[in-house]
Amino acid sequence: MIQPVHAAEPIISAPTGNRGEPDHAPFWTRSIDDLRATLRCGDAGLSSAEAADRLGRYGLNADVVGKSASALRTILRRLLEPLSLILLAAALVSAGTGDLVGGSIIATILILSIGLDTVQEGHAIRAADVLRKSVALTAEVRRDGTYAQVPVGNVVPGDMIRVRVGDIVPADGLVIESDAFAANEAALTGEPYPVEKRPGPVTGLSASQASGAVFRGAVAQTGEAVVLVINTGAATIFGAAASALNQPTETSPFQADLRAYGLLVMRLTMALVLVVLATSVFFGRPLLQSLLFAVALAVGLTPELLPMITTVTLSRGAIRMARRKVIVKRLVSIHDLGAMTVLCTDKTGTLTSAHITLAQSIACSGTLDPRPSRLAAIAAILGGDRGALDAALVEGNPTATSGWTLLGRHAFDFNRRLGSIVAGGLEGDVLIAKGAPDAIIALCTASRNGGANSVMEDSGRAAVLARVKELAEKDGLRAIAVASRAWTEGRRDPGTADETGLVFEGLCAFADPPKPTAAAAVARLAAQGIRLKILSGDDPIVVRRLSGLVGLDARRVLSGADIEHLSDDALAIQVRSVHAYGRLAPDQKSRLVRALQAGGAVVGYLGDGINDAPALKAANIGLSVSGATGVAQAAADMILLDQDLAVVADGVEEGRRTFVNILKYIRMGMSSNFGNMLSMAAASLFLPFLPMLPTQILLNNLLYDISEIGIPFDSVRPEAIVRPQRWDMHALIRFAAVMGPLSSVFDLFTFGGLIFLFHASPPEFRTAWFLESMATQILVIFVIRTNGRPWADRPKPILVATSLGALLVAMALPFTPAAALFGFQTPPLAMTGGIILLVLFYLMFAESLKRAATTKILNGSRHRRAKARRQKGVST
Ligand SMILES: Nc1ncnc2c1ncn2[C@@H]1O[C@H](COP(=O)(O)OP(=O)(O)OP(=O)(O)O)[C@@H](O)[C@H]1O
Ligand SMILES: [Mg+2]
Repeated sequence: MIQPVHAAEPIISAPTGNRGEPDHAPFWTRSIDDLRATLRCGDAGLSSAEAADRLGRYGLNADVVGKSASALRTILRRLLEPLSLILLAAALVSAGTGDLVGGSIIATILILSIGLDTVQEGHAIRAADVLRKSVALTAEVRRDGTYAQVPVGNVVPGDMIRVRVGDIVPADGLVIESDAFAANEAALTGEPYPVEKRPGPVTGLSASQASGAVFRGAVAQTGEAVVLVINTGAATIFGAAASALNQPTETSPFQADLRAYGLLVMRLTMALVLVVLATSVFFGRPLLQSLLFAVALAVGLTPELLPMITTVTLSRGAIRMARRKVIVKRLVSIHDLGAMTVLCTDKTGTLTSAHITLAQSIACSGTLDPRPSRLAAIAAILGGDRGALDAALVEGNPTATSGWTLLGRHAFDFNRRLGSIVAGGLEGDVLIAKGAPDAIIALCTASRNGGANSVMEDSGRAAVLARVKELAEKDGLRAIAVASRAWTEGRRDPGTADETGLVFEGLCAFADPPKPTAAAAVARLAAQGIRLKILSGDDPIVVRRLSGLVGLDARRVLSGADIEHLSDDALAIQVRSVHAYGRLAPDQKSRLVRALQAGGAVVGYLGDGINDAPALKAANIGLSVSGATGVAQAAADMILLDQDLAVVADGVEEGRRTFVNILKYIRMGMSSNFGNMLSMAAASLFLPFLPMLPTQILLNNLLYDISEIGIPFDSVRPEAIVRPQRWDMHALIRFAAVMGPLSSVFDLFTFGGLIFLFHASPPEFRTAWFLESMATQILVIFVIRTNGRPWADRPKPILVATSLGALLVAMALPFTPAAALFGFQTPPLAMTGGIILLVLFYLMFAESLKRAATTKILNGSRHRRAKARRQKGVST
């Protein structure tokens, strides 16, 4: 048994461990046998029982997450947020000055907002977390003698793992076997090029010299390796910090927008409070009372439920999206999905069914001949390629490799668009290369004609490419080319320099028909206001044909070579009107994404390959599929359980729905609530008495908060989600500029009526205004929540319950014995009647004005801003 080691302590020392143990050299300087002995593991990997035991001892192979914060700690953390601190201070000031009722109301608000956050968020986030875990990456681990897929978190020291192209290395370990294996450690060392890794001890102490070791978070770029796991989790060298396994943590535009909104409100609040205070001092009013009044106003203006509303809405969105087979890894990306205006997608598996079949094997002469596909299958099987084309080759030639053995290989990569192997067999030692026809043909100097070879001229090359074109256009088949040459070099491992002087063998043509559902899904996305673009590595001719079949405008198809010499500005113009791209290298995919973003688009990218990872990172919303390569899944914000565009369309609807509900809360805050507080401040300047007591303002605010708790659960009209939803601060302010004053106008009517008509005493005045303000603030949700007619668009019962419940309490209070506690005085019947009338008029006006205010939000402002941008010639 190994001595129990604390999980955070490297099991085998690395120099970064800094634990001052001179006898412990970094693991990569030690021999395999030595490490095997230390870790007590044999050639066959660990047994399941032993692995489970080690998992208990060393902990999960994951980043150190602060122990799942205890409820108490969560509450404490929330209490220390600025918003809570303001409330806390206000409560203390109130209580300290003898206003116990006010103090306890503030305390209740505080408890409510923190309690709601903790309970609701905790619940929703946990549910969303469970979903996220369901798409956790797996590693290929040897347990009980055979390789099996095991969640990355369960990898333990002593495990033997296999790492292949596109995988993210799950732990630090020593390379035992390697096959053209190169890892990209850019995320860890900053070294941008893949580094070759092969077994053998090294003397260098620095990790960058460790050619015999792989590190957690690196990406397998080519080939394959078997690795003995030495350290896991926090004990790995680069630990949590630089791991590509990490969730992306940058703030999304949406979060930035929310923050900007918070800041705006805070500034307004500060200004208002200062003005009220200054005027009070100027008029020589009692300072303490003025201070409390100002504090109450500040509390009233604070959108204290915003964090709860957004998290709960987003988490609920994530849960609903899971029902539609979209797993959300990063919650805020839900909003970005709703805002998406352009979706870029890879071709295979999304628009076409992932199951590709070998249709034809064609010799150089143009006749059908099994040889090219047999050679390609040998290269695929011995080369260990795992692509969809390879699977089709193997399926068509199951026994191709009999009599052949692998000598070496130069793995496929998406920049060369070809790969080769050296194999020994019936024809002696041969190099076999397969790849994109244009890439292969450029390397061929001869072609096979029956048994003999003839020289390949440019005309011969053109003929081959013409055949590829014909296959694509006439039969809808995509082709790869196969070439070979005798291998006379004494070495075993071929490199790029060896891939020359090849003999062209022929073409393999594959059927990759569009999915039956693709055209409908493309049409649905278009109806949702989302432009679709195909970004493929495949032949532009194939891309064009497919685009036509799924109903995408493909009059122009640009290739990687076309966009290569375009400047960024020129490209940004091209991407507006060109929707299909072929022969793109991985970096060109991400360049196109950035060009679209430069034109103001919110870009989603859907892809599954290692060649899609840069674009997935660059996009605003990265979408991948379950079963995609590790890097693609790690770079994505969401994982689709079904690789189908229809699932994306579903997700988009959910994203928009989520945003609409958040917008409801914000619109409420910016119009009715804000209008009320504003008239309150104004009234305090002109009235000889306080228009409402601080306690009453706080009570008003508390009940208002309660009325809005149902918002995240509310339904959304289908019409509200037909267009991309984007945060538009200017439009929001314009909405507030219409709706806020409207509410203030009615407040003025209330003032006038109360003072000149009813000659109300101060307590009567406050009571009546409390009633008016509560009723208008709460009921207007039924107007604002929809752009349609309130009666035609029913709210969810839970929203009706919270809002009408809060309203009922507010209305009943002044008529109960508790009235005195809050300084209320039961208003006379006529006054109550007047208030009811005013409220009804207010709601009618709000209903008739909201369209003007909201249409601007949806159309006017964006067009105007877009126009302004065009005129200024700037791009955002
Ligand atoms: N396993 C392979 N063997 C040989 N050639 C390949 C292989 N995989 C890809 N290629 C060549 O490289 C090109 C680009 O690869 P691929 O089509 O998979 O890119 P992609 O951008 O992922 O395309 P798609 O949009 O179809 O998913 C292919 O068209 C083909 O010519
Ligand atoms: Mg692909």
